[in-house]
Amino acid sequence: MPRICVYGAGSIGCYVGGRLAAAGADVVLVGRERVRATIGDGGLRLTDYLGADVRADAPFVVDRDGPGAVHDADLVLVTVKSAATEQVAATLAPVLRDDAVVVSLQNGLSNADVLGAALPGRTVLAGMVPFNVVNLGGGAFHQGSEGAIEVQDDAHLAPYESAFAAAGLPLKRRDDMGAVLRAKLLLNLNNAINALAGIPLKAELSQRAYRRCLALAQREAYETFRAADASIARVTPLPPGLIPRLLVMPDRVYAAVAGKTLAIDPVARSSMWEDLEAGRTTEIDWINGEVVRLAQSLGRTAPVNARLVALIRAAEAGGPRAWSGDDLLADLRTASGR
Ligand SMILES: NC(=O)C1=CN([C@@H]2O[C@H](COP(=O)(O)OP(=O)(O)OC[C@H]3O[C@@H](n4cnc5c(N)ncnc54)[C@H](OP(=O)(O)O)[C@@H]3O)[C@@H](O)[C@H]2O)C=CC1
Ligand SMILES: CC(C)(CO)C(=O)C(=O)O
Repeated sequence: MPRICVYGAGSIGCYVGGRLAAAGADVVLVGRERVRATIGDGGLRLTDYLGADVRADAPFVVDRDGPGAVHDADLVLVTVKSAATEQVAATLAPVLRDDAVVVSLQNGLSNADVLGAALPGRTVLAGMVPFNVVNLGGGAFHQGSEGAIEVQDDAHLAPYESAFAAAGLPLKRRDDMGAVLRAKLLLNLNNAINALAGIPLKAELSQRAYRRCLALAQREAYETFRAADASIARVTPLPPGLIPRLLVMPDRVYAAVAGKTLAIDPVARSSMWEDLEAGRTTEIDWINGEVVRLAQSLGRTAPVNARLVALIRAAEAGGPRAWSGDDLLADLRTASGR
């Protein structure tokens, strides 16, 4: 049976690794002592918005012993936040087998490239996790929204597909992962807004003022990608260019459409909210920051996303984290000059 190593076991890593282990896969989790301590002896409990409730008991290796766990891995799933990717790549390089397959299950546009550059000769694939996972504490991780994991199409995935399918996480192969990651980045522009709102995703997205903030950020990013001739895949029922039009609709129209197209439960929150809550630096540079840098490289500006970067930086330093929708919208409109 192939051995799967999850490197950076937090919300996504414990959930995906735990679901694989619960379905009988040979999984080892590598992560922080703090995470291992919260799991304790009780093992993992994985639940989802459809009512799944499974338990798993995968070995958890703390990071200082991580390289040893990688040595005999056939597949490594990288699930650290983007800031840690370079360091993880450097850790993997001397210990990873030549025939091992590495899949980045991270947000942002650059993580698989960073891993690939540090791991020459290895198969390194970009992945995209569309659903939300919240760490409920005590080893419990909850998938609060829908979607299938998408991965760069590659024959080396074949030996692992049955394990993911058995775990209830079938892989969707794509031959346009750059465009998929850009589409996911458009959705992740909400991470900053959700983190600044300080409320669950469902509650935030049910308020038009927050959705208008997201529409401003998405339109700006969409235009920036278009100006760069960078395609954007369709990863949601609605094409990416139409999402801002839905977002600005009155609450009851949005609720009626979103209710049919996006299953999301009341506890789901963005990973950026989790970072602020835990006092960690966020992935803002890898999400809204990507838009700002791309715009600059084209001689353009992206003032809404630049402002969201600044507000998250301020929140990381202890600044406001309970913005009302109206206040945030007014602030972003001022920044955009519109
Ligand atoms: N949570 C979600 O709902 C979703 C998240 N994603 C993406 O998935 C990725 C993972 O997110 P998420 O699971 O939320 O992140 P978490 O912060 O919950 O988990 C990552 C874990 O990796 C640990 N870590 C960092 N560096 C190392 C290292 N060198 N060795 C071992 N462990 C390390 C972190 O510790 P420490 O905190 O000390 O750095 C943390 O415990 C991100 O790119 C995120 O954007 C995508 C879709 C949804
Ligand atoms: C699932 C989604 C879009 C929102 O929670 C996410 O990717 C994140 O939280 O980072």
